[in-house]
Amino acid sequence: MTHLLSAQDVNIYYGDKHAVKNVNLNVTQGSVNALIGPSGCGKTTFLRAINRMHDLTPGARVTGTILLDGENIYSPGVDPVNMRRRVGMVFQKPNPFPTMSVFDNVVSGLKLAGMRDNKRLMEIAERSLRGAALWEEVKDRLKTPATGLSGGQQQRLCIARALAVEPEILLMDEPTSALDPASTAKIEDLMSDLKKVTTIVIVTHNMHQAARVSDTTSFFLNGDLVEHGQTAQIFQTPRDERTEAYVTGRFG
Ligand SMILES: Nc1ncnc2c1ncn2[C@@H]1O[C@H](COP(=O)(O)OP(=O)(O)OP(=O)(O)O)[C@@H](O)[C@H]1O
Repeated sequence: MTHLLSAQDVNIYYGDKHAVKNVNLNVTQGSVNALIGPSGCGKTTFLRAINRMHDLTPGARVTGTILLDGENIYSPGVDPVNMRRRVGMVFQKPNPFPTMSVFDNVVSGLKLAGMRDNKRLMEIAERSLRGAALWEEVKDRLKTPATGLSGGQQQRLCIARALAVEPEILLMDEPTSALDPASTAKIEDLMSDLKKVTTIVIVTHNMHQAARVSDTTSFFLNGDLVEHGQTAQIFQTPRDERTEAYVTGRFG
């Protein structure tokens, strides 16, 4: 089994606050992995360490090792900008570039990397929009502003934008929490197709969502990774009583 991502003894601090405590976690290539746990337990903090976003947070410090395809992304020799190209990110609120068209949003990363071949850009835009289950809805309005799309469409556009650069891993931080149930269902339906082309780590507050979309689940509490396992095992036969209390809705 190939571990695309391997976190080893990862600790994350904001000043004196120890937000993530000695986490060890392996993620298999082509899987969906849910991070669950009550508010403030460190899910987002851990997720953001996977693309070195804490480099940009004053006072934040990460120790330990995060191997992406065998390479420690925290090695001194690693350029964080190059490394982030391998890691896609989708945030809680859709954040398309507001001044750009639908098409330009999707290909923005490729253009930034210097790709100028319009035929190739169009092929990738179509493939990415199809991958994000948005193509049929926008194929006749590719040149219109992205801000004209609904919230759910904008979020799928952000997924398409992330897919366009073929990330090795896609990080999703509560990607459906700002969306209505129909848009949420569309994104959940997408997950099994997305994992054919990338590997997903998703933070979710919604335990039904975690149970529906993920292969493995990690339960965090107060910065500790309490339990990690196959999603069915975590929800049906949790080993730790704190996991059981959380997944049965006794707290959180
Ligand atoms: N920039 C920051 N500076 C200081 N403390 C922070 C910062 N960001 C997060 N924290 C603290 O770190 C802890 C973990 O926060 P984090 O956002 O990772 O939790 P979470 O599990 O994702 O929560 P939620 O589900 O509410 O998003 C919390 O106690 C939080 O207050």
